[in-house]
Amino acid sequence: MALAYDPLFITSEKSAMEAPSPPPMILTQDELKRIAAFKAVEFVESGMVLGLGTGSTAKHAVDRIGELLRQGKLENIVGIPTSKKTQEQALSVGIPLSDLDAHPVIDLSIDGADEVDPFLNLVKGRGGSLLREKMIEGASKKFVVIVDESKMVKHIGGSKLALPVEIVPFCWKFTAEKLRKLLEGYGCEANLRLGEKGKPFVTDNGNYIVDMYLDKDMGDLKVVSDEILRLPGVVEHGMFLDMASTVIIAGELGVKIKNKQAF
Ligand SMILES: O=C(CO)[C@H](O)[C@H](O)COP(=O)(O)O
Repeated sequence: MALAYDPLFITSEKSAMEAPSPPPMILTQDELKRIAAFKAVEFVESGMVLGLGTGSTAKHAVDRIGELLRQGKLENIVGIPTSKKTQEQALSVGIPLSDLDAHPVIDLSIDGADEVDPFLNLVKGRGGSLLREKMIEGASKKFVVIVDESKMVKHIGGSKLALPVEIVPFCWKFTAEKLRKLLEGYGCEANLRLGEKGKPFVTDNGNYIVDMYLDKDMGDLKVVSDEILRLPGVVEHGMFLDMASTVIIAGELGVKIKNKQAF
């Protein structure tokens, strides 16, 4: 749907120009996601190797990159998709693809997130693609995160929404119980994620996901991250600490851009 609202409008620039206020307009969450995605694609330059994220926000960025390629406004882009779903979408919009073996250093990755804290730490993986996302985004010189304002939180992981952990299917109950015990001090429940017909959800890497529901913030995230990763059976978790270079946040009042600083 066409937006009457300028998707590339930044709040602070607006006041400097003293532009007349647009009439109040309620944007849907999907429109806000699209606004953030379009803004992020402004960082893309011809010749770049791009990490292509997964999810309903990243999908808008992939569509936009495909559109700019078709219009000849971008050239020589190579995309590295973070999931099979994004791979299919990117091919369908004409983005040439490759992988991390061929391109171990990526110029720019653009992806959504489930939660973002004031230090730009993220929770990702409620869409199930956290492992490939972490590999690809961790290999990126710049990682731009795109969210609508509902994703901004004070503390990641303590919001009663899930912190996803990818585990091997072998004796998954054993690993899920170890995770629950490890995090029980934070009011933790550990639930195996289910997919179609009540069967376990299987990631692109053939693994399962345990969703950890916490009701307290985890304090030192680095310590908890290391403890989770040390458990045998755990492949990766959805905390992306100190990885985002920039977060683009679309809200009713415009777009905010937060850059990583030395905190
Ligand atoms: O981490 C992810 C997938 O693994 C997504 O980026 C995250 O879940 C946000 O999704 P959406 O843009 O649909 O809100």
